[in-house]
Amino acid sequence: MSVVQVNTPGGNYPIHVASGRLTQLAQSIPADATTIALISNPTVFALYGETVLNALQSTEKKVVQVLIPDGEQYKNSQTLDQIFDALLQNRLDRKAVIVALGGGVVGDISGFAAACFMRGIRFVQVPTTLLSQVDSSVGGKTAINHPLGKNMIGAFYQPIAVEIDIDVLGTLGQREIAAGLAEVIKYGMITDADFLHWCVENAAALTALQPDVVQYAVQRSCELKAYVVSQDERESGLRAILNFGHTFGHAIEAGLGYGEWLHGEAVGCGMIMAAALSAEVCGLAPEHVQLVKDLVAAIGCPTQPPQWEADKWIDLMGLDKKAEGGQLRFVLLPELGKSVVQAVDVTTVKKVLAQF
Ligand SMILES: NC(=O)c1ccc[n+]([C@@H]2O[C@H](COP(=O)([O-])OP(=O)(O)OC[C@H]3O[C@@H](n4cnc5c(N)ncnc54)[C@H](O)[C@@H]3O)[C@@H](O)[C@H]2O)c1
Ligand SMILES: O=C(O)C(=O)C[C@@H](O)[C@H](O)[C@H](O)COP(=O)(O)O
Ligand SMILES: [Zn+2]
Repeated sequence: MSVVQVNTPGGNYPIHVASGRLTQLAQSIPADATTIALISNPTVFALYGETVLNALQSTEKKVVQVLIPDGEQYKNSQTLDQIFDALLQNRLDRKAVIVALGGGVVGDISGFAAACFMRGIRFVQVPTTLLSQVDSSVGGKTAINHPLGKNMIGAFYQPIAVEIDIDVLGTLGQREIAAGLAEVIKYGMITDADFLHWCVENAAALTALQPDVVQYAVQRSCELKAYVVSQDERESGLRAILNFGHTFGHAIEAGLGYGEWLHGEAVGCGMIMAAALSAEVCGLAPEHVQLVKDLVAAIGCPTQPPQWEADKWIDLMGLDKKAEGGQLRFVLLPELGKSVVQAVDVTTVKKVLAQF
């Protein structure tokens, strides 16, 4: 097992990464917990619910099951209300603990429910997609979507533990694997050129989920994300680099309708667009723009964005959380493994959009 530590003003907690970790979940339930609310969706619960319920039995605590509908289109206020209804109907109190079993959708909405319920109860992330293991379960960004923009309603709220069982990745579809790999290669592009080149060399093994390669990719991604969020929990500066590819990516998700493309697919394509913008604005070399495009293609994400008028892109991206005073701000790569966040004028953005 590997352990990565996250230390933030909002809480310190371990990320445990291991094969078979689901069976050890009881270790993360505090002794004073009154009840466990196990939040999942029908797809994940059918696969891993029994294992998790068995693992939690040794805590001798009451477990309340809350199943929410599967899909990005349900990461919204109606589903959040459904969770609150279940917590209240079952008389959960402030010492209850939420266990979020699922991908990023379950993790983000459960974390936000934990942040809001009685003004905050403890929660444990049990991520079951590659994307949620390498990214969404770590760092405490919790949220729901608004029809106008991604993750617009949310809170920074840290879990008390992240429990990663890499065995569960075996039941993922190829699209979900590709989506998770998009966030993996993102870390290499923004902070660690050596890791990026390792991803290039191991692209085939990553898409095939070769166990030792996946274990390393998950661990390294968690280390890199833990480092960034430990420096800047609430995105007052450095943390924004984790948003590379997301200004374009979130526009794709909201513009196509949530769930049409997976988040990681949109981010993969968005990173190609952000690399092209980096070439225009801060001199990323053309061969490195090509490397980004080739790697996104190699992991199986789309490389061609929706064919929209430039004004639609600008309108959608105007609701990005990094925008300030009406000015769009992007994460850009001056070189591979290094990133900056800067404002870019609309004319330059439109010039790059025209390349696609
Ligand atoms: N909080 C953050 O820092 C952060 C970071 C990145 C992404 N996100 C959010 O995460 C969400 C995307 O997460 P995702 O890609 O995990 O999507 P998801 O949660 O929708 O999961 C994708 C699909 O995989 C299924 N699934 C989950 N685990 C499975 C398993 N082990 N085997 C088979 N099927 C399984 C799910 O039921 C779903 O159908 C987006 O809402 C995105 O905004 C948040
Ligand atoms: O943790 C972060 O910070 C990130 O930006 C990670 C992203 O991969 C993730 O998609 C995040 O939810 C996006 O944040 P948002 O603030 O742009 O909604
Ligand atoms: Zn993301």
